[in-house]
Amino acid sequence: MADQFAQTRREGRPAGTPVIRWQEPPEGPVVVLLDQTRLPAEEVELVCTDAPALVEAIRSLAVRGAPLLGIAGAYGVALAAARGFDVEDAARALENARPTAVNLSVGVRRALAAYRAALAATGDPRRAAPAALAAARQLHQEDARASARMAEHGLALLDELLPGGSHQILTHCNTGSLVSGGEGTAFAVALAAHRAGRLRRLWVDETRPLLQGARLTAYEAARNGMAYTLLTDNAAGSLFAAGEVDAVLVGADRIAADGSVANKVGSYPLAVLARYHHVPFVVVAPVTTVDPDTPDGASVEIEQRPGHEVTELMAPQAPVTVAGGGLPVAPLGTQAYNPAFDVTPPELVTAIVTEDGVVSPVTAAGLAELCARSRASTAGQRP
Ligand SMILES: CSC[C@@H](O)[C@@H](O)C(=O)COP(=O)(O)O
Repeated sequence: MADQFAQTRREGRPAGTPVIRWQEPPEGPVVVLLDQTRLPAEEVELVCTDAPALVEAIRSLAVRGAPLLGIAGAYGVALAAARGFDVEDAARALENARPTAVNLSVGVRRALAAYRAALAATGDPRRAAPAALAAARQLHQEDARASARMAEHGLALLDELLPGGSHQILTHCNTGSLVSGGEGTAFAVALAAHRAGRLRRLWVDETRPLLQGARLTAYEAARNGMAYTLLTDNAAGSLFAAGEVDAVLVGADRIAADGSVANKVGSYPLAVLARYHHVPFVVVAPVTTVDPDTPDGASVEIEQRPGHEVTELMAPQAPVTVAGGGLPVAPLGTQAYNPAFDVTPPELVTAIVTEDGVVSPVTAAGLAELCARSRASTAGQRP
């Protein structure tokens, strides 16, 4: 399926270019996205001309991270509509591209609902297509605003939890501007702390096996002039033991109604370490990541990724090519356990920071109240 999308190479992508955008060249509308699988080595953009191309980009993690998956899903529906494809089919395929991040289905459903409503009103698919695009654009803008608000609330919370001075913050996976219309979720809070002179060091977990921390968070930290240090995931324990971690900040792919947090695999062990060492473990996510229809952590579907992501090192120029095209680091035929996410129970989460406020302690009632408040404040703001 990979050959269904054209790739455009761009040297020195200018700062500020959105990681995902809609373009309308004479050949027809396209969704252009930064290929995150190639970072930090090169900045290559993918030009998607149909929804299957976006589905493939989502599966391959060219586009990834919960908020961005929602935005990509919405643009995918808009693309199918604008190009006259079967919008319902496209929406189904996009929604099922990855199972864990609830934002993907939120984004797809927002654009689809707008399209359906316009179709019902006009009876004409061509005239309904702009409604899907408007919904995608609105979601994109809302995410940028949410990101700024999360950074504000998160920084205020850090001030409460860690009064005075500057601090060492540990983060996992990638949660910055690469996953957002704005500056991200957990990373946006760390960035706000950096700008306020409150960040002594960002500890960046490499995030095995696909190295979102090493490849992407380190890239973002360097670009923002932050003091950061990369560590292997299994070095985190000794770092806590040495008293070198003041707080942990992570994002989320789905927050169940009881406050259980599904996030990049390796988050749960950090929460256990944080509790043992009396360090706050803070989750930063937009309200759209809270899924009232998922009652608890056990109900979250955890994506299982192919074993070759563990048995091989990802290296595009690797001399030995095997199943995944990487450098083998295990005997051929080795079975691998490769869940993309794990679940942290609410009792290990110090606080959940959203654009509409902070829930702490994390309880089902507290989350439900925040979601209700959030719904009330956005009611009437959307077309
Ligand atoms: C704001 S991003 C929050 C999560 O989506 C992020 O921490 C994460 O786990 C991303 O996983 P990925 O598999 O790279 O899509």
